[in-house]
Amino acid sequence: MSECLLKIENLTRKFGGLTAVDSVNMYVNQGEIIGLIGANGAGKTTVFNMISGSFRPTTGKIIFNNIEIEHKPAHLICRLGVGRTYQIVQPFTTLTVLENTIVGALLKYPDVSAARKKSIEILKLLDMEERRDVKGSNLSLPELKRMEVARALATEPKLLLLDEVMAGLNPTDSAEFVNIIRKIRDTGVTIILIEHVMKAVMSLSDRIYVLNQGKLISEGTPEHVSNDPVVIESYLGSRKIASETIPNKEENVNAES
Ligand SMILES: Nc1ncnc2c1ncn2[C@@H]1O[C@H](COP(=O)(O)OP(=O)(O)OP(=O)(O)O)[C@@H](O)[C@H]1O
Repeated sequence: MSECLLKIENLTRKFGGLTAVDSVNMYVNQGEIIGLIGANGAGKTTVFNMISGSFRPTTGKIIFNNIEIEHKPAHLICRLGVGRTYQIVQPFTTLTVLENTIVGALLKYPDVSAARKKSIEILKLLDMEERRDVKGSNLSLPELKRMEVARALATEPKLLLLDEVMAGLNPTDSAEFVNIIRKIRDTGVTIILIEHVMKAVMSLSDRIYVLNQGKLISEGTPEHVSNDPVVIESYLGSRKIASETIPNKEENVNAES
């Protein structure tokens, strides 16, 4: 049986009178790809912010690799092995792709030449090596998204949190991203994916958690979740996915939700 890498217990985050995340329980096993879905404002990014240490939970526990991390600072959580991307990509526009990636790697490797070597390896994995000397300001959106993933991977995470990396991409670029995410998992990295591109989530995820107004309303395999009447009513119905077949894991995912 796979080892549990992340366990979230009764996680709650309030902002004033608003409970953005409400008593959420989740677990993620080593090597899994987990989907985290739900309508806008459901609390998904707030969960990521708590796992990565940007926000403290109001109550609840986050246990990563057998260590309680909910009160640890973000840089330490990163060193323990949690990497993340941000919904809004914020590259250093005057630095090249390689230099941007090295900035991520320096969090792990204090030595610049080791950070450079690691960064080149990662750019190869993400099919970005040919673009390594291009400045951030000259990248297309799909390239920016890949560079964002490269920066997160350069910290050598055991767990990678991907926040809407396919948002705004056309179907062909989304399909390529799906393949990249599989390649990353095949290197041994466990992944949690927030995504509104439903065909991609359904095809990639081993299991899915569904949030609605801060609460978990469903969890299980893509088949289970996409047939759950509660999920169809609160989220999937409006995204016209419930009646569609779930693509084969190896199939290209070429349709936006
Ligand atoms: N720093 C903050 N201060 C106050 N309210 C916040 C803060 N961050 C998030 N919220 C609120 O918490 C709720 C959950 O937001 P969150 O960004 O986690 O949702 P989400 O599921 O990621 O949405 P989306 O799909 O639109 O990114 C929203 O009502 C949001 O306005």
